[in-house]
Amino acid sequence: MTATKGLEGIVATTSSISSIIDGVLTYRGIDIDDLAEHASFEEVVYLLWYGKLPNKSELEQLHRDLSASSTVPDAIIQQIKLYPKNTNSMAALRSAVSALALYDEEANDMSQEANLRKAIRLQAQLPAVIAAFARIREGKEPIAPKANVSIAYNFLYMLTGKEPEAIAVEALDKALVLHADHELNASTFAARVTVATLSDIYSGVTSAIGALKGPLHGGANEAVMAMLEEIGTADNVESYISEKLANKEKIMGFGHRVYKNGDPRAKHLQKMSRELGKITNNMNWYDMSVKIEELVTGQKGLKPNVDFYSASVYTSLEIPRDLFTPIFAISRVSGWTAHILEQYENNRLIRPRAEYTGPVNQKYVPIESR
Ligand SMILES: CC(=O)SCCNC(=O)CCNC(=O)[C@H](O)C(C)(C)COP(=O)(O)OP(=O)(O)OC[C@H]1O[C@@H](n2cnc3c(N)ncnc32)[C@H](O)[C@@H]1OP(=O)(O)O
Ligand SMILES: O=C([O-])CC(=O)C(=O)O
Repeated sequence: MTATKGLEGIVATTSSISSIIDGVLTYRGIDIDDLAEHASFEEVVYLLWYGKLPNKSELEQLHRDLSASSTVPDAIIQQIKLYPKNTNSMAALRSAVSALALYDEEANDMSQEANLRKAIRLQAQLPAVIAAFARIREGKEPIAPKANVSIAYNFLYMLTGKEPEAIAVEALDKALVLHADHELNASTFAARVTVATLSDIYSGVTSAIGALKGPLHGGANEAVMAMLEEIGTADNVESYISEKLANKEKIMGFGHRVYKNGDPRAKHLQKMSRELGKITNNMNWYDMSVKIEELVTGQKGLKPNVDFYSASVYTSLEIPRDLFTPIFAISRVSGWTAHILEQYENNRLIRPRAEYTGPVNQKYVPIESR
């Protein structure tokens, strides 16, 4: 038995949800470029869950179902009020999502219908939980979700209490489309491992949030913004990046386990970053990002991943840095739940082996003799 470090190249399951073939990402066979250009996030959610694009009435029904499910139980709001104000936002999300199960009467109902209803509730409530957390820590009251608006609109509305600008809603909606699913990434794998024990959907999503939090995965978008802030202006980019690379330090937002010739989602976020920079009259983050890309790609051959330009996009939308990874979760919960449903449909316990590298032929030594 020989281990493959990080399971690189190991095909661990079959899935019909999303594919990465020759560097092209598809959701249910539709190219991400096509979806980024034309689809709303809700259409993508439907596509991931049901395997086809919704017709008009199916989409309207999904909007109604999401609206009807988006109010977070008051017990959760009361719990969030008890969280330390400076707690990590992903830790808060992970805790609140775990607690949501306590107030869902169907939490342990394993029927497919109940699981779909729970997927809708999770998709509808994650944005409300994050917005509530962001407001409560500032001493403000949470804002109830609006009916008949998109998830992107509602999130910005619940966060700020103001009607969001159309351009901000459009940008966030596109970012949600781009982050919705990604084959067997670490958080989706974590979700699938958890539910393959026949544990419940909340346990699967809680595991996934824990995995997404790390800076080698979803947490990279926040780390990218921390780096941009540390660098400050485009003039400082060259010395900063050269020093990091010389010290063999990682540049956040670059590299990918699967894509070696570039992440197809990055160009859409780059375009958005440029457009939002122009609209907000602040090209600093975009200009710095482009310069970083030139250097990192030039010197290391590494290309930006989905997390790199999303940092400047969210900053242009005036979203606090530590909500970037929770926003990733707002989107990816659609993919996690699609994968959980797929896992249940054709389940087998996920239990690989480990190559043992410890000592052999050891004997128990009584405690007095140690
Ligand atoms: C949504 C997402 O999860 S996208 C990924 C988000 N994560 C990041 O942006 C964090 C920065 N990137 C990385 O850490 C990595 O590229 C990962 C985790 C994404 C992929 O990791 P792996 O497939 O394990 O690649 P690995 O870390 O082995 O890198 C291979 C080589 O490229 C280097 N490398 C990889 N990424 C980077 C980077 N961002 N900056 C500098 N060097 C890098 C490694 O140091 C390694 O060099 P070596 O062969 O000289 O030791
Ligand atoms: O697939 C991965 O390893 C990470 C990634 O890009 C994602 O989850 O979107």
